[in-house]
Amino acid sequence: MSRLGFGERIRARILTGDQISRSLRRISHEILERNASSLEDLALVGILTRGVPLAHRIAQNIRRFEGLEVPVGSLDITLHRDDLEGEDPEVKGSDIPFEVAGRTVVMVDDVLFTGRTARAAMDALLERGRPAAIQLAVLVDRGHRELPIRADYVGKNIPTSLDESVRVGLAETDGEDEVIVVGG
Ligand SMILES: O=P(O)(O)OC[C@H]1O[C@H](OP(=O)(O)OP(=O)(O)O)[C@H](O)[C@@H]1O
Ligand SMILES: O=c1cc[nH]c(=O)[nH]1
Repeated sequence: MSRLGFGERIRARILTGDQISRSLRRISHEILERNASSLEDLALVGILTRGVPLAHRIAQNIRRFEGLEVPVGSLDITLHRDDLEGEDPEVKGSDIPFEVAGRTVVMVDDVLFTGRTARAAMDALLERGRPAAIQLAVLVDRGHRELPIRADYVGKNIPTSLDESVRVGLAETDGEDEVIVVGG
């Protein structure tokens, strides 16, 4: 994965492709266990960018484990960000091909950091209806929350310092599965 910025170096390799797959399988089982009494109401929503392929992989696992088709959508949170002042951001658009009202919607993202993206995602979702419940699944929780948000399903907790950044590479978006920590 060649996503290093100028002057950045890899400080740690956190997850290999196999470990990412294993984490996603465990999260998929946990989602099934936790929602066992209402599986027919379950839906997954990936937060752009890398939450979307992760949501599809979880749906694929659930299909394999339970023979259950869980609908998958994608959420563009750009217009709900709380730091947009003066910016003219690129909006890719959400695609939620199911009724949100009454569903248990599991939001999926690659990294949970300050929690501001998850907050914006809830905002974007609630605009579309009143879900029965919203849950959050992330591949990596790196800490440093700025809002009272926690994930229901976590692939790996990675203690980081604020001068570090967690980079998730996925085959679908980056050509390769890998999680690394980079820093100056
Ligand atoms: O908890 P937070 O502090 O909000 O950080 C987490 C978010 O940051 C990254 O997204 P980024 O804004 O880099 O967009 P991208 O996924 O499209 O690269 C990551 O994919 C999470 O969505
Ligand atoms: O380290 C970080 C922080 C936010 N989002 C990421 O993808 N990595």
